[in-house]
Amino acid sequence: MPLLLPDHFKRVNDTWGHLKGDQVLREIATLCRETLRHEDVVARFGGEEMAILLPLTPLEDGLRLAERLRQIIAEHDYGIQRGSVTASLGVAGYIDGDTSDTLIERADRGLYAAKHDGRNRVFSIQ
Ligand SMILES: Nc1nc2c(ncn2[C@@H]2O[C@H](COP(=O)(O)OP(=O)(O)OP(=O)(O)O)[C@@H](O)[C@H]2O)c(=O)[nH]1
Repeated sequence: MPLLLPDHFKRVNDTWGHLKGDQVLREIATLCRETLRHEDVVARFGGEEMAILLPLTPLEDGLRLAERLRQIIAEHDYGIQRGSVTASLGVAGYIDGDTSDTLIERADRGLYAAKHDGRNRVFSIQ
C-alpha cells in the first residue's frame, strides 16, 4: 500500500492558485489510475494525500510501481513550470496481523522518511 503526498504543494497553491492546485491533484489521481490495474484503488486520504491499495501485490512489486508513479508524476506536463510538481511515496506491504491502522502507520513513516530525505522519493519502512 503506497501513500502519496505531493511535494511543496502549498507553494503550488500559492504560486498558481487553489483552482490550479485542485486540477494538479485531479491529474495526479488520473495518472495513478491510468498506471494501475483495474482492481487497484486510488483514494483521497484527507487533504492532498492519496492512498493506493494494491490487492495481492508483494512489497517488491508495490515498490516498483510506486517508483514508476513517482517518475510519471514528475514528468507530466501540468501546464505550469516544469518540475514544480513532484510527489513523495511511502510504501507498506501487508504483514500477518496487520490492521488498516498499522499498515497505514508504516506507509506514513515511509512517507515521512521520503520527505525528510529530500522529497520526490519512494521509501518503505518494514
Ligand atoms: N488546491 C488544493 N490544495 C489543497 C487541497 N487539500 C490540501 N491542500 C493544500 O495543500 C497544502 C499542503 O501544505 P503543507 O502541508 O504545508 O505541505 P507541502 O507544502 O506540500 O510541503 P511538504 O509536504 O513538506 O512537501 C496546504 O496549503 C493545503 O491547503 C485540495 O484539495 N486542493
